[in-house]
Amino acid sequence: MTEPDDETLSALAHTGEQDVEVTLRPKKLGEFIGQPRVREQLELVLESARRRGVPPDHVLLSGPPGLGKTSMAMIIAAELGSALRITSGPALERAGDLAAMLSNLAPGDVLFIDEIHRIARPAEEMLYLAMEDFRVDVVVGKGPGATSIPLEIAPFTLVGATTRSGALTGPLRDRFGFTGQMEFYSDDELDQVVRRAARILDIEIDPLGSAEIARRSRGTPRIANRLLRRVRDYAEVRADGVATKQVVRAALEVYDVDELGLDRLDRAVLGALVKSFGGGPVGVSTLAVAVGEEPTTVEEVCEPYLVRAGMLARTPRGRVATAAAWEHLGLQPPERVLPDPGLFDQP
Ligand SMILES: Nc1ncnc2c1ncn2[C@@H]1O[C@H](COP(=O)(O)OP(=O)(O)OP(=O)(O)O)[C@@H](O)[C@H]1O
Repeated sequence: MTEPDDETLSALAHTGEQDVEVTLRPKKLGEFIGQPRVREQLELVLESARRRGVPPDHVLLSGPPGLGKTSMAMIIAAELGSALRITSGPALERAGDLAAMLSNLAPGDVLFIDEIHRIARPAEEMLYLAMEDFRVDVVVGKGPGATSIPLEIAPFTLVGATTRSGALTGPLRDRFGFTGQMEFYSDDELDQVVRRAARILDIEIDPLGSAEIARRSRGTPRIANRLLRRVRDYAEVRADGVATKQVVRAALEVYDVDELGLDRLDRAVLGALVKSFGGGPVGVSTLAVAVGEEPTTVEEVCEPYLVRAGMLARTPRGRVATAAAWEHLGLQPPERVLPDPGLFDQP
């Protein structure tokens, strides 16, 4: 398979906003910026399997949204020269849905299950046997007359992605031969992500401009790419088309992204925690109600970065704002406030 060059990608990028996400995905391990540990570990898993002529062990990718889990699954299939079949945990409500998917796999295919922690129990149990023995037991009929028919399936590699590896059951987690823990990106890595995307999308950006976007992207490439597109809009409409540092700052002010990269929801969560609950501790469900969001959104989208930025701590008694959170909101922290959130972080 020949890879499109930057020029072809650039032409494709003009088709529409949604397609841009696809266009910007790195296509090979060598193109994947950041995550050096996961890349090195995966390289070994894939190369060793290639040499032995067998499908690699099942892979679990875990980490907050937008860090490149889907991109990595696509790269795994591309590096193996295999077809990629994509589904998600919530789509596998019944075991039959999964059986249909598994029985259509060709030898060596890669099956990607996004949000694998949300898979329904019967489908999960079917997956155990499929992962271990490349076999499924299809139950025909009901009640005492029900029989189970074993069905061979082609050897395949499962790539599961999850934002909550802790929510996976032990038996499912144990069946993955390799777990890649995706970490937040450094500013320097995000700067490379922004410059690569600007090249593909034909956006003129200067080095201080890309560094400013990187710094405000909450450690997340998807956010970096999204901010770059909004800066592009601003640069084209209100400036001379070039994304300088001043243009980036002005654009991100319009889009409510603050100095640290926190958006409206992040600030709403911190605001509620500090102003309505005196800095906590407060349960995540109560906090979510206060900001009008789903608890999973607060827990999986906002909190990981707020914890990493040292503003929020997850303690056994609930969420607590740190002194940095009070200060970020321009408020005086009370005397008794957590000094080092890292010491208290608990899932
Ligand atoms: N290492 C990287 N280098 C360059 N761009 C990246 C990288 N990782 C992710 N991206 C960009 O970020 C976007 C989001 O990546 P992706 O969809 O793979 O994340 P994800 O972790 O699977 O998120 P989710 O779990 O929310 O689907 C992609 O469109 C891609 O352009």
